[in-house]
Amino acid sequence: MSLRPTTATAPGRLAAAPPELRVQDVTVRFAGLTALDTVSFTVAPGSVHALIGPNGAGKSTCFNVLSGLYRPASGQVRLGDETLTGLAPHRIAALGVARTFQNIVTTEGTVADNLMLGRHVLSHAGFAATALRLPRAVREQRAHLARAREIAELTGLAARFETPVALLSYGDRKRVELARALCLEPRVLLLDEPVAGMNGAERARTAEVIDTVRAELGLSVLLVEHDMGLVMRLADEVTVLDFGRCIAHGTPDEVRRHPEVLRAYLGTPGEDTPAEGTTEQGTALEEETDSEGDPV
Ligand SMILES: Nc1ncnc2c1ncn2[C@@H]1O[C@H](COP(=O)(O)OP(=O)(O)OP(=O)(O)O)[C@@H](O)[C@H]1O
Repeated sequence: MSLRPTTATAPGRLAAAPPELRVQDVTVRFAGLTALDTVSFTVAPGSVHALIGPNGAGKSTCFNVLSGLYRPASGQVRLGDETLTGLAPHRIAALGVARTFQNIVTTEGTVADNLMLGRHVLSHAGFAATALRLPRAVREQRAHLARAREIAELTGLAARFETPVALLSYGDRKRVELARALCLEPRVLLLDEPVAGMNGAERARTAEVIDTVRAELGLSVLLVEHDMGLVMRLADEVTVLDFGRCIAHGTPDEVRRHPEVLRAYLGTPGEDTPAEGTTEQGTALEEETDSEGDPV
């Protein structure tokens, strides 16, 4: 069964291949600090692209530009033929770019309530029609609820659909955020540290869910994550930022061996650094493993 949205299950957006997301020479300054310095990269349609870098490298700033919270001093963000720079966050969301945040921002209520919040952007029935329970509005609400349930299944939350979010485990609450973002039927999903604070089992489960979501829904994913195990497992391509500059692009294997990347993470020149990116004290570029030694 295809879980891609149809007009029946996802009023408001037709299934289509996601367009390319292009970040072109984006610069952001805060007072005297250049948080992003002519940053460019492209998220290929349907790919998982990771944006990594040490603390303060500019990853969240980049997400804030992409989702419309920050306006860059110069440069452009384009989604296919559309220019996103300068648009308000809700316009960017309506064009198909949804995001999650580092910190959980679920509201009170059940999983279903939270997911239905994500469907509001796609609602056509007005407030009055919904309040008066006009047949058209009721039909639309039913279709949205059915789609929210499908997305709960896809994200491993089906058994918790009617459960108050406050009663969920930390890992499940983080996945409610992901599911709510998916309820916007995005073409590009921006995930800001989706496994931060999770234990090994929760991280492995979330990695599986991201993999499934990408495959089933055919969307592009831009991932900011410090967990290199997750990045190495999921990403097709990686862009590395350091002090607001792009220092490397490539496959996960290419960037983990890149001398500039090793220097940024380890603070040592590439030549002196062991080829696998390891030191006696370990590195942020090592993959984390579960109790059986498998990458999570
Ligand atoms: N609103 C702001 N005002 C001033 N400086 C800011 C603001 N937001 C971020 N910065 C600065 O911009 C730089 C990039 O920060 P950013 O949060 O984007 O980095 P990051 O790579 O996401 O870091 P982390 O991995 O710690 O989340 C940092 O030096 C940060 O202190």
